[in-house]
Order: sequence, then C-alpha cells, then structure tokens
Amino acid sequence: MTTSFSDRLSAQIRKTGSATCVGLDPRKASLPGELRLADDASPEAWAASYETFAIGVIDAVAGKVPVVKPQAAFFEQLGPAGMQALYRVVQHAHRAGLLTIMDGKRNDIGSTAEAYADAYLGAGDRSPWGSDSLTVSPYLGADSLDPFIARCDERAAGIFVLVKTSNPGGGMLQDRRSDSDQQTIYQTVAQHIAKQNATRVGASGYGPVGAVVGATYPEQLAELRKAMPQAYLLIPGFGAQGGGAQDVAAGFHPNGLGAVVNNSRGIIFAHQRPEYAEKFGASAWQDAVAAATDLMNQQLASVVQPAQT
Ligand SMILES: O=C(O)c1cc(=O)[nH]c(=O)n1[C@@H]1O[C@H](COP(=O)(O)O)[C@@H](O)[C@H]1O
Repeated sequence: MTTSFSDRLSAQIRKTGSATCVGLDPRKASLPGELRLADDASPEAWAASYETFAIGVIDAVAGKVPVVKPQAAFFEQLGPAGMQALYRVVQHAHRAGLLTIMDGKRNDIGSTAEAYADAYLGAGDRSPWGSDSLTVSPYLGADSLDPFIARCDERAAGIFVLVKTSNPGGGMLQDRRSDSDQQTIYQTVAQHIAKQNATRVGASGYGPVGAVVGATYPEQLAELRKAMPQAYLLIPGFGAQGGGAQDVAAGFHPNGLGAVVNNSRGIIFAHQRPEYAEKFGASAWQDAVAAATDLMNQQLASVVQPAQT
C-alpha cells in the first residue's frame, strides 16, 4: 500500500531536519540577471527562463527541506508554455526527492471540483499533474471539498484548505461571526477539517486534509493548532509578509511535526538581499538560495524541537 501524504511529509521532515517549504514563485523583475529577459520577450522565452530558475532553486534546496510549493499563477500567466514548464518543475522536484504542494487554490461546485481533483491530486502517474498535494478554497462549501478528499483517499494525496490566510483583507470573510453561535467562518472551516481527518489518521498522527494558516496571525495559529490536532498546517507569510520564527512556533506539535512554513521571496530571491549580493555576487544566485534556506532552517530550529528520526 502507498504511504499516505501526511506520513510522507512527516518522514521528509524527519529526514531533512527541516520544516521549511520553499515557495517557487518566479517573478520577471526579480529573477537573477542571467535569467532576466527583455520586456518584450515572448511568453515561451519567459517560460523557459522560469523553468531554468525553478529547477535551479530545487537543485539548491534539495536535501535541505522536505517540500516545495510551485505557485501555479506565475506559470499560468505565461499561457500554455508556462503550464508545460510548471509540469516539468513538479517532475524535477520529485526527481530531486522533494514533495510538492501545487499552489492553485482550486475549487468549484462538486462536479467541477472532481475534475480539478482528478487533474492535480496524486504523485507520479497517479494524476496528470503528478502533484502530492494541492491548495484548495473552502468557500463553496462541504460538497465542493468532498471530491478532493475522495481523491486524497484513493491516491495517497493531500490538500491544504484555506482557513485563516496571511493577507490583511482575509478577515472580511474569515473573521465573520455567525449570529446564531458566534463562531467565526475560519473556525467553522477548521471544525470541518478536524472532522474529516478524524477517520483518516495515518501512522504519524495526521490526516490528508491540511489547513493554511498565516504566520501573520500567531494568536489564531495557536487556536487553530488546537482545533485541528490531526491536520498538517501550511503556514505562509514568513519573511516578506512579516512573519518570523516566534510567530510560527505555535503551529507545531512538541515532537516537531504538524506544520511546514512557506517562504518564497525571502529564499528564491536571496540574491537581492544585500548581505548575499555582496558575499556571492550576481552569478552565484543558487549559493544565495542555499544560504537563505540554511538560515531559515536555523531560525525554525531555534523555536521548534527538531523532529526525531
Ligand atoms: O496558500 C498559500 O500558499 C498562501 C496562502 C496565504 O494565506 N498566503 C500566502 O501568501 N500564500 C502563498 O504563499 C506565497 C507567499 O510568498 P512570499 O510572501 O513571497 O513568501 C505565495 O505563493 C502566496 O500565494
């Protein structure tokens, strides 16, 4: 039987001694000089550049972190060539021994959600995109999540459902309280996730339905850790959005498992940070990526017990 996604993630965290998730969010203006093209370069040319960059990042962080999170939006922006590049990036990550979280924030009504789930969930040849897991929006309700959860069960995949997002405007919906029981919407989503995981727990103690909780809301992170004891948390908002190591500590269980912390710009564009620009120079951007990853691993290790092998 194939090992569940949550057990694979736990094993990877133990093996690498890291809970860092490196976000693959290429942006034209921030690429290292050798990969930056003219403003009027074709989408195909940019797609090749993004692919080379993302593969370069993967090679720099392989063995140092458990998982990478390709952000579909930046590839999708380049049209079909971008999507093909994204597919090859996912494949390369797996070849390098990394798990993948496809960041697509997908969902729709049940029948359409079924198509998204079929497309994205399942590593290797278990799905056309071959990703281990996918970010999913909950705002169409429980029946829209069911097809994703069913695919997780069938294909040993995982999802990360948006619960309390890192952006300042997320509270407009997520913090709204019900008139009847005073529960917030994010608490309602968390309760649903906890219920879904209860009958699906793997050997390391987690189910396939993870939750996205921003590093920018440490109080809610602590609350949500308790509300969803069997959910893996994906914690974005570290670094560029203001979250630090102390802010994410409450997302972990005492055994060092239960969460991965995403950092995209702070790692992949490390060549722009003055301290690394001076040390490594423009062409050694992969060394800057590796150094920024080591630093983040150290920062997390200062607040989180390393997971035991
Ligand atoms: O699902 C996500 O990953 C996500 C959820 C959220 O609440 N906030 C958030 O920033 N993200 C993603 O995490 C990444 C953050 O990038 P950096 O701010 O550069 O680290 C982007 O790909 C965002 O789309």
